[in-house]
Amino acid sequence: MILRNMLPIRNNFLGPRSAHGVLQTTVPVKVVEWKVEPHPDNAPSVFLAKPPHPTLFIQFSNLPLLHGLIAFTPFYSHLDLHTVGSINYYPFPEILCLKKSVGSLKEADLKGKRVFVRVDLNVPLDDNFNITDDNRIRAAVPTIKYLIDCGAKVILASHLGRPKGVMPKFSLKPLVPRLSELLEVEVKMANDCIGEEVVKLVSELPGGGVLLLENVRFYKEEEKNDPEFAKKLASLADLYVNDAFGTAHRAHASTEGVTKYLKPAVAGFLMQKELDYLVGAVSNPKKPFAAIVGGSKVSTKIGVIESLLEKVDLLLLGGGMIFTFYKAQGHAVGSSLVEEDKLDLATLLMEKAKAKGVSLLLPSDVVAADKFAADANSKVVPASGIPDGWMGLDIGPDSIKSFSEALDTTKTIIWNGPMGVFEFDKFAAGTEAIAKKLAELSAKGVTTIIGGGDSVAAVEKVGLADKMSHISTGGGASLELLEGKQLPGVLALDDA
Ligand SMILES: Nc1ncnc2c1ncn2[C@@H]1O[C@H](COP(=O)(O)OP(=O)(O)O)[C@@H](O)[C@H]1O
Ligand SMILES: O=C(OP(=O)(O)O)[C@H](O)COP(=O)(O)O
Repeated sequence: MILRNMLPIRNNFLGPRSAHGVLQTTVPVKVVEWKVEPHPDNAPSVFLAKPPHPTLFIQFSNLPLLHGLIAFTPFYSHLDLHTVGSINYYPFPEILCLKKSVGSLKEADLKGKRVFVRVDLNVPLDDNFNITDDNRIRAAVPTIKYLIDCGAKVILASHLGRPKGVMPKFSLKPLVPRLSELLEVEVKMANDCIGEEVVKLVSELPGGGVLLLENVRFYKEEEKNDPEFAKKLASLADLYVNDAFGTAHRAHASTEGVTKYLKPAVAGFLMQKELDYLVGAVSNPKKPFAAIVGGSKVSTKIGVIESLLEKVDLLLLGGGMIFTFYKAQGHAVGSSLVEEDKLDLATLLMEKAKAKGVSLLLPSDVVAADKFAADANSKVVPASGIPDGWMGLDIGPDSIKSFSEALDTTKTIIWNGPMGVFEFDKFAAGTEAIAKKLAELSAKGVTTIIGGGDSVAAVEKVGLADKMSHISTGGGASLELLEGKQLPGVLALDDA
């Protein structure tokens, strides 16, 4: 029996932005035949399919109306027709998932080969260098284990934090014991990520051995995507795997530059898993669709808000993000975190939200502190009037209530960035309340996606991670995907 499903393509798959489009299935399928007829009133279409690739790829050209049928069959034999989900349209010019996967490399391709694996081991550490959330390390394990089992020599590269030059507190050394434990092999550590000593350590690596390089961001050339630095990294290995989804939105030497000098350059299993889930969930979300944005990376995330306003029905802002908005409205923000050069942008975003009919909710009250410390004195104050010398470190009880009520109306929620400095118990209530709310809504069938190192750590801390629909290892990366942006770390990989 041929497992086959006929999908009628209707007009409404295309939406208003149909100049170019891509159809993507929520699970891998193989196209067995396709027939698409342009509406007679419209310009001819261009369509391209790439069977037997898991993703159906049809490009539309200037074609707002389309009628036709696509026949497809599950790509993996263990999937039955029942698991073939809906087909989504999303207006990305290119498909992110059409990339070669590490799974396509077999033992014969990998045995004895030096594989440069970019992972995102940017995990939170406490003052004593204990890992406070190992989610990103655990997420990196399947790809590394696969390479070990295939007899490859595994060279792991990552960044940690945002060091300025060599700063011991950003060393990756404290991660070695946990990594070794999870991989069940003794992971060797290099003191550098390039240079003679590293070359020697790589040459001593046996098949199935693992070497962790020191923080690639100890070199400013990493973030500058310096070609000479990328060449030096690439010279350590024979092939490249990028499994660092959390850093895929950065065009850095170890995520993008190296792909010019190392072939094949393929996606790891985590990268694949994240893209498979997120592209499907955020490209065609169940509505109403809400985004919650907080945290401290204000300058990175404030830019994302503009694009989010095109996609979401509701936008909740918390964390360090909000004070730039309050200051822009002329309110007193005390010594709270503010990005002075983003004040105009904040004003523009509030106007844009209004014009688009998107509910942009800012907290009405905050928990203010007299210093940035766990033992600070604290009090709840209106968000629009923070006394001099005080700083807002969490959202207040009224805000928790109004945010919770607003979220009750939604069907899809993406959350990036904690509501407050949750690392200090006194300022963790807002983040914890939102985590609990999302867990409650997940149980009622709402799709809940949590992205970002610290956001995931916060959800893990309250023991609710397994209640969410998807825990993503990338905050900024998942937001950029949601914006419809291409991720440079993915784009640079070999096409399947
Ligand atoms: N009001 C605030 N002022 C300063 N820092 C904050 C505030 N609220 C949250 N933070 C901090 O933001 C950090 C996380 O931000 P970010 O890196 O943007 O999130 P993620 O890692 O989830 O993407 C946390 O360490 C938290 O303490
Ligand atoms: O923690 C990360 O991003 P995230 O906080 O947006 O999830 C990634 O490791 C990327 O780090 P970067 O934002 O310093 O480039």
